[in-house]
Amino acid sequence: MEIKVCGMRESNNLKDLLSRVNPDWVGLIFFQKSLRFVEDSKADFIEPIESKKVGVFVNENLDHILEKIEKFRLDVVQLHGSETVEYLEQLLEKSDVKVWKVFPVSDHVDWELMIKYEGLVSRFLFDTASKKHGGTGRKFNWDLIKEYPFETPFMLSGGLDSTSVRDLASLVGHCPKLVGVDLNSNFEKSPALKDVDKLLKFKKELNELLAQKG
Ligand SMILES: O=C(O)c1ccccc1N[C@@H]1O[C@H](COP(=O)(O)O)[C@@H](O)[C@H]1O
Repeated sequence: MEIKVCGMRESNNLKDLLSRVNPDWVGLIFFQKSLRFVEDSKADFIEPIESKKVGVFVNENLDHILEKIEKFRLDVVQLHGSETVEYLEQLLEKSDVKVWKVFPVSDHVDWELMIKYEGLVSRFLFDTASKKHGGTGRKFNWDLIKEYPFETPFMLSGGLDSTSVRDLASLVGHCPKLVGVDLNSNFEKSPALKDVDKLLKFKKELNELLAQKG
């Protein structure tokens, strides 16, 4: 199971995370209203890192995204708003970046909407629906994604915390396309400052439980 740690911003915290947890993905948030917003001045110390970099955007101007892809050498763009298929097609015409499209979940999943994005994105990501768009620290009802019908691999996000390991290991059994988890606000000491001990513990417990399940 892959791990993405999202909302990183502080240099020493990032170094500590990389050396001890070595997540597959590090997320940088480029949504100005977020408490974890990353400014351009951070571009230098975020280079170079081994983990792949995911830039998180919400209904952002395409040129702005293209600029950030260059400046921060992003491997993936995570679209966390209501970006349309046409918008994605334009982005993919202008860049060979991989795209993850986020779908908010309240009391149901809009499979009809998602089907239009199949084949365009490299991953889907489910997050708890909210006016804030993300970073709520709240889970949605994971039973709703057990019937996931697509080929595209997906990530699980929204309020995961240190108590989520057992439920997560059980969900994996139902969801062969679930490839990773996205960890954010419930692993923080303060906004954008991650608790690396907590993240390390989560990773170890999850790996142990998954190994036991075979
Ligand atoms: O974290 C934010 O501030 C944020 C703001 C706007 C869009 C996305 C944001 N973060 C993403 O939210 C999810 C879930 O986070 P949490 O575990 O509920 O705190 C995650 O995918 C982040 O990438």
